[in-house]
Amino acid sequence: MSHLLKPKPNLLLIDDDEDVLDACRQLFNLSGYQVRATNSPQKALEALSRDWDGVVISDIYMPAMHGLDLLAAVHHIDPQIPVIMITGHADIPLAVKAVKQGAADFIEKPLDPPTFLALVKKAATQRHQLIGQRQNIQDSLAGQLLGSSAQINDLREQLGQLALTDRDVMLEGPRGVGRNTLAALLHKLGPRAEGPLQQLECALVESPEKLQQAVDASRGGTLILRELEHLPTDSQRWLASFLLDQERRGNKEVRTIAILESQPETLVQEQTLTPECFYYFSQVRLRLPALCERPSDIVPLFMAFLKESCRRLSRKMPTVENRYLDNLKQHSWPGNVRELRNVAELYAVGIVKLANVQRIAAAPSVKGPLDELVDDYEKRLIEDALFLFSGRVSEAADYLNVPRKKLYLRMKKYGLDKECFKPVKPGRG
Ligand SMILES: Nc1ncnc2c1ncn2[C@@H]1O[C@H](COP(=O)(O)OP(=O)(O)OP(=O)(O)O)[C@@H](O)[C@H]1O
Repeated sequence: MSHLLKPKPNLLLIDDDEDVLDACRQLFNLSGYQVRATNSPQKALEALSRDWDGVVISDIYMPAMHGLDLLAAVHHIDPQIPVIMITGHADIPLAVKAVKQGAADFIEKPLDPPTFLALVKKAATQRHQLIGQRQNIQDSLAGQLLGSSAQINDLREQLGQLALTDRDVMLEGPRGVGRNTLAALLHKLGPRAEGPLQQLECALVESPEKLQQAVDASRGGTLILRELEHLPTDSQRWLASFLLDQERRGNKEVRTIAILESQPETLVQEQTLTPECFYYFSQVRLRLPALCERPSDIVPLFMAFLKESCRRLSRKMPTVENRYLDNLKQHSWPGNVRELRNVAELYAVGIVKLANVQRIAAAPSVKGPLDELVDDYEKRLIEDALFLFSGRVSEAADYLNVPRKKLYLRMKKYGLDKECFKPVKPGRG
């Protein structure tokens, strides 16, 4: 039954010779293809798109457009659309050139139907698989990298292309913005998904030997280098030379994704990132913008996290007033998406953060002496900050704009232990 529903593979035939077009049209129609034949390369190009699931077959010599130019134009739309060139015997060197420039194959006139059919079938199958893979990747990205801002849409597009490759990537963005999430997605959706995924906290690496151990443990998979700028200089040099060597040998054992907190150019100027690592990783760069740079993501992300928390905690989805959503949009989100996720999680259990005006207004009456109320309020603010930054005292101190030492003293006063705020993260190495 299912074969009846299967769409016919598409073929786009381009030739200025009507007899060749007719013969090919007949051959492929009979073999179950959906054929579109034209003598106009321009019209043919208009029919193509990145999602087009089919094979282009083109004459190499046409008065309206040279076959090599057509090939370049098709690959401008999508470098992975298969193009098969039809060529005369005298044009073989040209056809070989076309293959070097990315044509899927070529076939010589007079056309031998079985050979021709086999060539086209192979290219059509590969294209169909690729389109399916791309669709799966886009579906996974849409479900796991949430957000509908132009920046996140662009990022999903770039990730969709990168996930199919094995390229090393430099990922830049502030903490809590989703850098690890994105790096892990690149691994999970890519060709190394079956291999190991290792994360290395670069600040904890004291020697190249320790780095080497992490590289060894990642062979066949991916190594995420968290905050590469904290890797000591000798280890950065070792890394750059290992990666270059791997590239030269053309035998990639480890894919690396380097995460940086600030702009790489600035880090080079500050001499925390070596030029060797900078140039190597500059080949593929991605930037995850801070949440405040993409305010249109705040509400959809909050609602998605709230829904997820309610489902996980088996709670009824609470109503959220527009006034509260406006508050969220006005907040600067120094802890980025992690902070937003924590706020949504608290909301799911009835604790409403970032609504101070309403919270004070809703307080029934002032109960204790002022000092106790102030202490109580201070304790709550410190708890919030520790919660937002998952128990990281230095970041909580920055957020509250107090010296770290002062925060420690206050935590002691209120009996707060940073360990209680650290989430259990599965899979972190
Ligand atoms: N676009 C997104 N869609 C869904 N969840 C997201 C998104 N961005 C971030 N998150 C969630 O936000 C939290 C923080 O993300 P993540 O750990 O990837 O941040 P990070 O930039 O690596 O920060 P850090 O280095 O401090 O861990 C995670 O719970 C993650 O699932």
